Amino acid sequence: MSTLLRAEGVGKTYARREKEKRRGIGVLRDVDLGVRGGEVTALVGPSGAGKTTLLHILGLLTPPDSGRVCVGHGADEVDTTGLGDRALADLRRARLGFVFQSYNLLPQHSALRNVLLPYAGRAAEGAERARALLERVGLAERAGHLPGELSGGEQQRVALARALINDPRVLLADEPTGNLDTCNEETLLGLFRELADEGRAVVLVTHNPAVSAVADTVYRVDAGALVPERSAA
Ligand SMILES: Nc1ncnc2c1ncn2[C@@H]1O[C@H](COP(=O)(O)OP(=O)(O)OP(=O)(O)O)[C@@H](O)[C@H]1O
Repeated sequence: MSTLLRAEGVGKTYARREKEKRRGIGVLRDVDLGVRGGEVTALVGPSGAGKTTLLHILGLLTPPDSGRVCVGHGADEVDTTGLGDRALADLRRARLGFVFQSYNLLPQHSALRNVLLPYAGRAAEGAERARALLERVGLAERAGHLPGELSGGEQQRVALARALINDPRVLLADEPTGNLDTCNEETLLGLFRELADEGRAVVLVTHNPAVSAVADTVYRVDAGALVPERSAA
């Protein structure tokens, strides 16, 4: 399967680490990573190792200080270096789905409206699609509920449905099972597998061994570097 998202030589240091930057210590150093369609890739590693930072860079939410991120494959590939906010937002919306660790749902909108927020197509089709996605994540009955009326795990699944509304080739999710019981976790892991089997690249940041166990490829983020732990055959 083709590589759908690539990081090349990516480095990142936050401003408060200015002194460390001068000494060449960053959150991420010279990270190369390619994620392929058809595969689930897990990023594991200790707390504070830089997993979320890497996911945000891959999701075009945070620019790297060095290196580059390329989205797409072959003639469709876009090098995102130097793109403005508008172009990045368009690329994100068209090609990437992102599930935030803290879900980022809008509290005043129903689950259905939250799922529809990034939808770029026709409204009528969108509502149908959003309902189908809520059903896919097991929340068909909750479409009209506000986030505040849903459990943490349910909100997380609404966020997943929202990430899928534009049918992205790449899905990035930060601790997607963080709030789920074992039964919901199994369902969600099955769903990630299905999404990968549909040809998508699925990238999960996780502390959960059950999640890394179902991944095709596992990388450990440690001391700013990416160490392959298990590769797809
Ligand atoms: N916006 C920011 N400003 C300054 N420092 C930051 C910022 N975001 C993250 N950091 C720091 O960068 C390091 C890596 O953070 P990151 O959230 O990427 O780690 P993580 O591996 O995802 O951790 P966890 O597993 O606990 O979520 C941490 O030391 C964190 O404090």
